[in-house]
Amino acid sequence: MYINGEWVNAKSGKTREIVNPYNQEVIAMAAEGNEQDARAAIQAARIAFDEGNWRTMPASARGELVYQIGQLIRRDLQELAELETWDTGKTVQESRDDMADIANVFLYFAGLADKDGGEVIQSPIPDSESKVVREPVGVCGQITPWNYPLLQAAWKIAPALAAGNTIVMKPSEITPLTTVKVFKLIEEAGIPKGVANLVLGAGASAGAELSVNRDVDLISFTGGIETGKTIMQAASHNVKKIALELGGKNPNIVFADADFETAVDQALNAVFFHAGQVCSAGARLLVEEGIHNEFVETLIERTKRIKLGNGFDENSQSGPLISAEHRTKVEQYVEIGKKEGATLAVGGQRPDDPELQNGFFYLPTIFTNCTNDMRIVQEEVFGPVLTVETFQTKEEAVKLANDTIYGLAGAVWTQDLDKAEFVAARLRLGTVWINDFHPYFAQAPWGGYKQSGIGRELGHEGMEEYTEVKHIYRNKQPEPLHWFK
Ligand SMILES: NC(=O)c1ccc[n+]([C@@H]2O[C@H](COP(=O)([O-])OP(=O)(O)OC[C@H]3O[C@@H](n4cnc5c(N)ncnc54)[C@H](O)[C@@H]3O)[C@@H](O)[C@H]2O)c1
Ligand SMILES: C[N+](C)(C)CC=O
Repeated sequence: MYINGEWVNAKSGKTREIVNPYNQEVIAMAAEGNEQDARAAIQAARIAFDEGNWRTMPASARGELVYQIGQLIRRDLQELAELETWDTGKTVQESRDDMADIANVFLYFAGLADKDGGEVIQSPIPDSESKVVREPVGVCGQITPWNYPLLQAAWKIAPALAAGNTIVMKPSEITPLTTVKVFKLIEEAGIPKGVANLVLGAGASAGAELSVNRDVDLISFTGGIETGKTIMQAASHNVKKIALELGGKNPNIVFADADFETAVDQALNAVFFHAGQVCSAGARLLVEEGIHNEFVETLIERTKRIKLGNGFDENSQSGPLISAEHRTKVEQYVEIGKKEGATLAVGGQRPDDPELQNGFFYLPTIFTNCTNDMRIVQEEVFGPVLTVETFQTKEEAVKLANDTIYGLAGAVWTQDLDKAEFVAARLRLGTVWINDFHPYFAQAPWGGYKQSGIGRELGHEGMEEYTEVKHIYRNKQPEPLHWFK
């Protein structure tokens, strides 16, 4: 762990085995921090914020340091990508793409650091002057999940630092490797001690301390909806600011006039990329009735050809699930789907390939004949499981798509742009893709409607999350009021 500019073990001396999900081999030992370690990190961040010069230094100088972190990530891109693949099982090409995105996120927020110089507003009071400025919030607790370990961390670290905050980051206890490495780069970049702190350990101890501790001013969390609710409650102790990036059950709407080959190809990618362990996975396919049979038949044929394997094998198209526990959860959902009466069209079991027996693999799975009242349609499986429903009109497509507690992302496929705009305007989602699925980039905000979250990451909105707004009013000719004579 990296606390107050020092690399330290857990105060308890405990460690945790980090396991490669491809073959269950132990690839590293990580410090296993708890509440005590989190408190030490919070104290360091508090002192650095209150007494250090990070928040008061010229914003351009802060931006330069954040820029330097991005450059160091580019320098060490291959090493970081390999670490991410060891830790998550995702293909190394995915990891390389993630690392390139991550470097861009640092460069983007570095560039924003000195762009908001505040705003002079027209005061209605004579002989006065009014301006509105943005200031850093203070000490920020940041908690991230295992599916995109460094990417989700970057979305929090870069804007928080660029805006002048101090941070305590806690990555998922099962995938800490790339975050540890980036804190080495943060040290190398010359970020002052106490400004960026890293605490490792379980959510219920180290993570819970960040959300409950009164010295933390803001908690930013990416993860599951139930954990999000717990954090929201804990944050109420000192009315912390909260930012929540939670799950999704994302609709992928295909109209009959869509380009067939592209829509099939991208429907596969939408749901099975990274074994479906993507918050914005297109796990609910809504197909216009007229093309349903042909679309689903083609999808099933293509699904059977997906090559599972070692993320380091360039022929692998998808890696394993993250853990035995998570695979059991996926298997339970498949059983639920069968009991609910959905038709299991392909997959629905572990692969029988002998080479994959030590990993947490699960075959890409498709359920047809689904209806919106099924749990398999409503709940986030977070694995390679697709449900298929049909619709007849654009109004029905919108109604089905919106009929969920989630509101993260989704797509519409059609060559009729009026129809696409009609649907996009009515989907209650933080991101709508037209004739595409999955793009996200530093310049555009990311976040969810409804129970998919609160607040936004990325874009200038992602920077604003880490600021307080202050109105400064100056009376240029102060004089007595004589109200109280
Ligand atoms: N909206 C997004 O952008 C986005 C991105 C990635 C993942 N996710 C979501 O993340 C989930 C999968 O990730 P996960 O299984 O790691 O989620 P999770 O909620 O189990 O854990 C996420 C993080 O929270 C910590 N945590 C657990 N209990 C805690 C507690 N009581 N207090 C504080 N911290 C606690 C964990 O240690 C981990 O670091 C999915 O639901 C997925 O949709 C959302
Ligand atoms: C936000 N995203 C899509 C990068 C990862 C979600 O799990």
